[in-house]
Amino acid sequence: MSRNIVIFDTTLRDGEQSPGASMNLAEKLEVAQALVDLKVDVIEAGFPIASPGDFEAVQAIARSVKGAAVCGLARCNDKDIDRAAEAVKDADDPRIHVFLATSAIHREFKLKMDKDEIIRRAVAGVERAKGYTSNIEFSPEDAARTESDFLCKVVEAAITAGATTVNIPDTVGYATPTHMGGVIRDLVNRVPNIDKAVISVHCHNDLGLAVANSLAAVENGAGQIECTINGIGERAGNCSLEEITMALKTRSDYYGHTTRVDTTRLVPTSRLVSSVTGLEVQRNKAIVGRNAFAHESGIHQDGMLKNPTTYEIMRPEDVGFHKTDLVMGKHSGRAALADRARALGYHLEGEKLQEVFDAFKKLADKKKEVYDSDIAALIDKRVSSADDQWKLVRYELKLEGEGIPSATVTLSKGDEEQTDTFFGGDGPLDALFRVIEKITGSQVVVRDYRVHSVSQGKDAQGESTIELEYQNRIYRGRGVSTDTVEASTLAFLNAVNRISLTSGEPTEAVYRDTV
Ligand SMILES: CC(=O)SCCNC(=O)CCNC(=O)[C@H](O)C(C)(C)COP(=O)(O)OP(=O)(O)OC[C@H]1O[C@@H](n2cnc3c(N)ncnc32)[C@H](O)[C@@H]1OP(=O)(O)O
Ligand SMILES: CC(C)C(=O)C(=O)O
Ligand SMILES: [Mg+2]
Repeated sequence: MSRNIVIFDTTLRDGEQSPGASMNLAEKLEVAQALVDLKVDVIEAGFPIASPGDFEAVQAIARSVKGAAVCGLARCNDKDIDRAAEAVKDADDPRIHVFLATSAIHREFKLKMDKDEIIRRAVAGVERAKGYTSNIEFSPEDAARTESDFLCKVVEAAITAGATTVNIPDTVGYATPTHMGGVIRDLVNRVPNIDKAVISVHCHNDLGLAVANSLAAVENGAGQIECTINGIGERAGNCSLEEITMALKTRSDYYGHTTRVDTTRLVPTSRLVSSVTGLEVQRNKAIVGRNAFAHESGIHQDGMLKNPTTYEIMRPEDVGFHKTDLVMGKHSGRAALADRARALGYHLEGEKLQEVFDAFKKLADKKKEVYDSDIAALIDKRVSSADDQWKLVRYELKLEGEGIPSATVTLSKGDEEQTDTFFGGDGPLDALFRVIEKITGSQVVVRDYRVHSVSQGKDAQGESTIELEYQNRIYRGRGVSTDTVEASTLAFLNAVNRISLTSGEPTEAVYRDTV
C-alpha cells in the first residue's frame, strides 16, 4: 500500500558529529532554512544538553522554523529531557527524541544496566518527555545488535509509555539489507501495540549499506527514515538524504511510496552543507556529485544525444542541477541577486541582502563576469564568519633581504584593533599564520590546507580550506577572495575563531579523531 514516508533530517545533530564538522549558529540557521525549503518533515536540530551553543542553536531553530517539526535529542535522564524540552518548546511542532542503548554490549560495558533497568529507564524517559509534548520519539540505540525478544519488549514498553515514533538505529552500521528488513518485520509481527507508533529507521554507513538498509526497512513497514545531507555523520556517516529520496522517487514503480521532499532543492542544499561543514562532496557521489550526470565516453554521448533516457535514470533538473551557470554582472540588481541566491540554497533579505549585494558589486568591479559559484562563495563567506570574534582588517607581506618573509596583520575584536608583525617562518603564509597566532594567543598545528578556484576564468575567486589541530580536536576554516593569500589568511582566521567559539564552553565531549 502506498505510504508517505516521513523524512527526518539529522544533519544538524548526527551530521554535526562528523569530526571537524561543527557549525556556528548562523550556519545552523541557514541549513535549517534550507531543510525547510527542501520540505523535510522533521529537523533534528541538536543535542541541547551537549553545550550551551547546542542549546542556543536548537532554541533559535525552534523559534524560527515554520513547516517542519523541530526535534532535540536527550539521553534517558531528567536533566537531558528537561533541557531538550526547554530548547524545542517554542517550535510549532516540538519533538523530543529520547534514546537508550539496548544491545548486550552497550548494556554491559557502557551503561552497566541490566534488562529490567533499561526498560524502567526507557519508560521513565518517555513519560517525562510526554509531560512536555505529545510528539515523542524513542530510540533503542544499537537496536540492530539487540536480541529480538528484548527489542520487542523495549519497543512495546516505550509505545505504552507514550512514544509516537519508535526509531530503530543500526548505530554501528552492522546490518545488511536482509537483516535490517528482518528486524523491522519482527517488530511489525511481534509487538502488539506497534500500530500506535510510526516505525523509523536510522542507519549508519560503516559497510556502505545505510541507504540499502533503510530501503529494506521501508519495504518491511518503516514509515520514517532518518538521514543527513551528503550522508555526513558519525564515522562513515548516515543514510544520505539525497540518495534515499531519489531512490524512492525513481523507483516508485517498485516501492510505491512518496515523500514530501522537493528534490529540485537537493543540489543547492548539498552545496550549502558541504560549504558550511568544509566536508567536500566526492565528484562521483550519487545524485549530487559533479560527475553524477556527466557523460564522457562516445557510446554514452551518442546515446544521450539520441535520447537521454538511454543513459540517465533521473533528469539533472529534478535534483537541482542547472543547465546553465547564469552570468550576473555589475548592472544586476538586488532582486536578481536574491532570486539567484534562492536557487543556490540561501535566503537573502533585508540587511543580509544589502551586505551581500555590496560585496557583489565590489566583486563585479574586479571581475568581468560573476558566476553562480562566485555568488555562493560570497554568501558562504558572510555566513561562516557571522559569529567570528576576530576579523581581518588588513595584512601586509614583504620579502626582506635573502627572501625572508615579514608579515604584518591587523585584526579587530569588537571595537579594538591589534597589529603585530612576524619575521621569518617557512614562507609567506606561515609568517601570516604565525602573526594571527600571536595576536589571538592560539597555538595550532596546520593539518590540512588547500586552495582551489570556485569559479571560472583567470580572475576566478580562490577558496581556501584549512584544518587546524588544537588540543586534540580538529577545527575547519574557509576563506574566499580573488586574492589567494587573503583567502588563506581568512581561512586560518575562521578556524581560529571556531576554536575560541567552542573552547570557552563547558563541554566535556569525548572526541576521537582520525588525524
Ligand atoms: C549514538 C549517538 O549518536 S548518541 C549521541 C552522541 N553524541 C554525543 O555524545 C555528542 C554530545 N555529547 C556530549 O557533549 C557529552 O557526551 C554529554 C554532555 C552529553 C555528556 O557528557 P558527560 O556527562 O561528561 O558524560 P560522558 O560523555 O563522559 O559519558 C556519557 C555518560 O552518559 C551515559 N549514557 C550514554 N547514553 C545514555 C542514555 N541514552 N541514557 C542515559 N545515560 C546514557 C553513559 O553511560 C555515561 O555515563 P557515566 O558517565 O555514568 O559512565
Ligand atoms: C541517537 C541515535 C538515534 C543514534 O544516532 C544512533 O543510534 O546512531
Ligand atoms: Mg546515529
